Amino acid sequence: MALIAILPGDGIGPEVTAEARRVLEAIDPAFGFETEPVGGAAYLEYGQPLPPQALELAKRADAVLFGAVGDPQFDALARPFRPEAAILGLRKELGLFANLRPAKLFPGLEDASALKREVAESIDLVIVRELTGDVYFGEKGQRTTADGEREGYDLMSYTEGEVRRIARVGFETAMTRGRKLCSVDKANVLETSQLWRDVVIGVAADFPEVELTHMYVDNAAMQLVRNPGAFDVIVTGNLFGDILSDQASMCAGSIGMLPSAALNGSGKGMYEPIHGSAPDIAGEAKANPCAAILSAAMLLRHSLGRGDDADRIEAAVADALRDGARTADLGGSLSTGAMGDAILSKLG
Ligand SMILES: NC(=O)c1ccc[n+]([C@@H]2O[C@H](COP(=O)([O-])OP(=O)(O)OC[C@H]3O[C@@H](n4cnc5c(N)ncnc54)[C@H](O)[C@@H]3O)[C@@H](O)[C@H]2O)c1
Ligand SMILES: CC(C)[C@H](C(=O)O)[C@@H](O)C(=O)O
Ligand SMILES: [Mg+2]
Repeated sequence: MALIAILPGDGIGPEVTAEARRVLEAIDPAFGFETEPVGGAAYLEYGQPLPPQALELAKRADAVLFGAVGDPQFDALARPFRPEAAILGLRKELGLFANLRPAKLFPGLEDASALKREVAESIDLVIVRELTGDVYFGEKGQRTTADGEREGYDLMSYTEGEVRRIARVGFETAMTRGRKLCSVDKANVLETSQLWRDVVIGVAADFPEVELTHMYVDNAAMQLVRNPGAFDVIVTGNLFGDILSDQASMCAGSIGMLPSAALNGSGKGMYEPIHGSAPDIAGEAKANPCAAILSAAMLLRHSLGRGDDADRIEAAVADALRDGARTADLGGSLSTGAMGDAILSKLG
């Protein structure tokens, strides 16, 4: 039976992954689970954010459910010891280059969106974010210039191979949906983006049924709130995808609603809400567990070949929301656990 690694992390990570685990247990009591600390929790226990046993578990498991990492108390540590090094290390070590971040508005959440109802209703898109390259993983550091000023630097780069493989995921994702792909870059300024655009155009030849467009990232940020319904699939680099997905979440009602799948093409995947550890509400049972629960649905669909069960979970979330179940971020007062209960009661 499938082994699911649970890496709860920090802050609200353990709170929301607990609800996702309850849902997975309800789907199939035979699932096996193993848990390891990562992030700040692992730093406190083992002196490092991604201890070898956590990485080993992630490699051994059939799929990984990740919570969130990070806390201000660790922000002064050297970068390899910061909690965020856990998630970046897992993505790199597992080769999880393709990050799917679907954003859609569940019926009933129109008033939770930051957008007008008729604009919010239209959002149903997937951001395909490259996850193991870009400025995130380039040479970085701080140095002193000749005239004695401190200078920080992070090298942005993409190889054509890196762009080609994420572009293919973008086109393939578009083929399963509305067959429209918008590649988002900053080719008017960045050479990295010019190469990105050239390579995406080359890959398009293999997908003649997909309508390809290009958009600069600043315009994309504007169009996402002007008319999100115009997008079907967005393919973009690591940094732009990070920013645009948080923005898309507020069009869809809350950052607590958006799940994600990080994939490497082998079936192995790591599944996590797009949100962080939310230190401002951690420990108060206020976190919305929907993003984690919907991430568990993506886990079933993409790593365990159980698309029907994924559909059941997504339908249960939709039913609970339709009935008015709401955590505070959605304008309600349910606790994290009560929201989990509401979803579980709809699983049937
Ligand atoms: N995947 C990850 O592990 C991940 C992602 C993003 C940020 N982080 C880390 O998390 C820490 C906090 O970062 P931040 O404050 O910029 O982003 P955040 O996503 O943690 O929180 C932003 C805001 O959204 C709210 N929020 C987030 N998730 C929520 C949920 N499920 N339900 C209700 N409200 C929710 C928070 O309360 C906060 O007001 C930092 O250390 C950051 O590096 C981790
Ligand atoms: C925690 C951080 C490293 C991470 C990222 O920037 O990728 C997060 O913001 C995310 O969206 O998964
Ligand atoms: Mg982010």
